[in-house]
Amino acid sequence: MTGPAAITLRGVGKRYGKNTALDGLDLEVAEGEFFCLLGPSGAGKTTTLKTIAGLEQPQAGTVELGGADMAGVEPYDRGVAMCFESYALYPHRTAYDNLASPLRSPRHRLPAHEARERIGEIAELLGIGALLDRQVGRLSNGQRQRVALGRVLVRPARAFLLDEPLSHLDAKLRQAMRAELRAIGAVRRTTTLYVTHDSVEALALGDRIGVIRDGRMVQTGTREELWHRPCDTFVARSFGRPRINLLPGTVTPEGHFRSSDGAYELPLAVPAPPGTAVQLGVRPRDIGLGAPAGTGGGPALELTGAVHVTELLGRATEVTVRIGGQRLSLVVPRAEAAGLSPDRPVRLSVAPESLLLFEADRPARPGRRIST
Ligand SMILES: Nc1ncnc2c1ncn2[C@@H]1O[C@H](COP(=O)(O)OP(=O)(O)OP(=O)(O)O)[C@@H](O)[C@H]1O
Repeated sequence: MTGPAAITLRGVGKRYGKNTALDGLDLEVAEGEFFCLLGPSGAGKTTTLKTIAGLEQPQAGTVELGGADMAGVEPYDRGVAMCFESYALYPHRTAYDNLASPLRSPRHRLPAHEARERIGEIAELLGIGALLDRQVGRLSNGQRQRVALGRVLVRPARAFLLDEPLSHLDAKLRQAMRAELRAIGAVRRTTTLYVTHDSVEALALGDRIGVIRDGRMVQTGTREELWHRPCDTFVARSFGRPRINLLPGTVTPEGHFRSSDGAYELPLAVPAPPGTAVQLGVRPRDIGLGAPAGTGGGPALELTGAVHVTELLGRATEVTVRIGGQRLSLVVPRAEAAGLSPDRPVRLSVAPESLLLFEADRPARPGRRIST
């Protein structure tokens, strides 16, 4: 039998004056899980962490830690460790002192040699082992951010709440740190709720990911679930660069997909009544250039269009193709795109199983997925 979830939020509502930060948020993080909360700026990510930590009181709903209701429980007694984006460090003390300070509190006091060992492991993995004798005020922003993160991770906690802890690092270091972070023993053993607006980071780190928008949880799942079965176009657009193509169209009397400008029709079985406004979702890397390559699945669908522009993306090339009045983006190996110039006619192929169908977007509601 499994025990209670480490973190459970049910219907949590939090308003600041007229501003709604959380609007009936539900969230469940299992014991030991590394859960990434992904959402755009203002979605309510930081408010979620603060509410769990007890730094904000929700006006509605419940917060449970390990199955116990946290209403009225002081932050200090909740046993969670939170890393803020604005890190409060002691600038005149050394990095080591800053890392050691949480271990001096009566609750977390450790014998000196154990404290040294714990700090050593974490500092090494965060790449700040050589900076321990330096004054924090003299470190770069990125180095300081890693000290702040280390300070959270050194003390034993029932859960770590991390708010964009790698945001001040340059791209290369951020990528390296992602791999290291999950290797830290304390992180492996401790439930971690990690906030980010970077979908690449969420995909790389999360055992599961929750996508939050306007203070509500839109979808939670593994990276595969969110990638292959996004519940709506908002989630579909949240993952993958270049973004998923969403081609507007309608359902024909035969139940097929016809582009909104009538330029092409695809013989798909669209699970919606004729005349319904829909969107066809296809990721740029799922589209091939030229005739179908004859891969396992069903027969590939073909489209013809004209090259609009090409753009180099390292070893691959993004090709934007015009089909009637629509634009479609695909990513192909650089060699395949050599010699493609604007206006050149091209054939495209796509495997039907990689297509997603959504309802049309409405002003305040992204279209829901209708394909299974
Ligand atoms: N103390 C506050 N007073 C007033 N409004 C607030 C306060 N804190 C947050 N908000 C508002 O609540 C909403 C959610 O904010 P929150 O900081 O949780 O979002 P976020 O997803 O963490 O965004 P970001 O990535 O920009 O930090 C925003 O509209 C924000 O302006």
